[in-house]
Amino acid sequence: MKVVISGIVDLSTIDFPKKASAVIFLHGCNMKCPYCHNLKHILQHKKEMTIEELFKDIDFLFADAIVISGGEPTLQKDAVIEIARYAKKNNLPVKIDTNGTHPEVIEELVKNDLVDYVAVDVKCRFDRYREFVKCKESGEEIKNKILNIIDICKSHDIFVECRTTFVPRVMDEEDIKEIAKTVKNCDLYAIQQFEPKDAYDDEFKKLPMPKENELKKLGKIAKEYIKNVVVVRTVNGTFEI
Ligand SMILES: C[S@@+](CC[C@H](N)C(=O)[O-])C[C@H]1O[C@@H](n2cnc3c(N)ncnc32)[C@H](O)[C@@H]1O
Ligand code: SF4
Repeated sequence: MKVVISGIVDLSTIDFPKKASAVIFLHGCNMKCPYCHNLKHILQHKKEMTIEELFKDIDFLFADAIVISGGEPTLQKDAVIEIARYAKKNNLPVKIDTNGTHPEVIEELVKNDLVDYVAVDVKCRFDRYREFVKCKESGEEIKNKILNIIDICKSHDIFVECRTTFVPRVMDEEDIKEIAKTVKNCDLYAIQQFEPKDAYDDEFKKLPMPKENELKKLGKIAKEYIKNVVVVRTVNGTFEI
């Protein structure tokens, strides 16, 4: 079994909450989020290897968990499942980051006990989705896929986070309200601070980073709808609302 990757980070303290993790960035994506700080790198770097070679390449001196990210990892279904299986055999907890377009991959991971933490991005209000991230699905289809992922995780007691990277001037509190109403049953909803420096679309590099207070205000709006925890993630840390 081969996997196509764009990179590995041996140690991250921010990608898997409360764990030191190694992050694997799988190559390729089916969206073009204009704010994405990974996409340019992902599209430019491509390395094919076996799962054994991949794990040999990771330095596990400090990490005790795995994050499968990208790019969009669910585009490489068999490879994702094999990575998760390999990690689990080695007693490493597994988190997957996804844009929500492939609930069947999440279902396979969840049903086979191969994942501990699922993080699903909800990019913007649903009527703007296709135009904003250039995906093939309609906003309604994306919404149903995300709801499906939440249901699958909840019914198997797997932690499911939904999250939105908030881009000022492009999004507003109506986006957050609609998203929060939709994903109200997730275990945690995170509003993430947009970092403009490496945005895929050059126009987005000119946008400001949202202020911590602005994000906390949005967090309070989200909290009116979300049943569980709401956090705001900034360069200064994570704040529970
Ligand atoms: C690069 S994506 C990869 C996983 C998956 N494709 C997705 O969209 O969730 C991982 C996380 O990085 C976030 N992200 C991307 N660009 C960002 C930026 N410029 N500033 C802050 N977070 C960003 C995404 O919103 C997502 O939560
Ligand atoms: S944020 Fe995720 S879905 Fe969007 S372009 Fe980047 S890797 Fe793809």
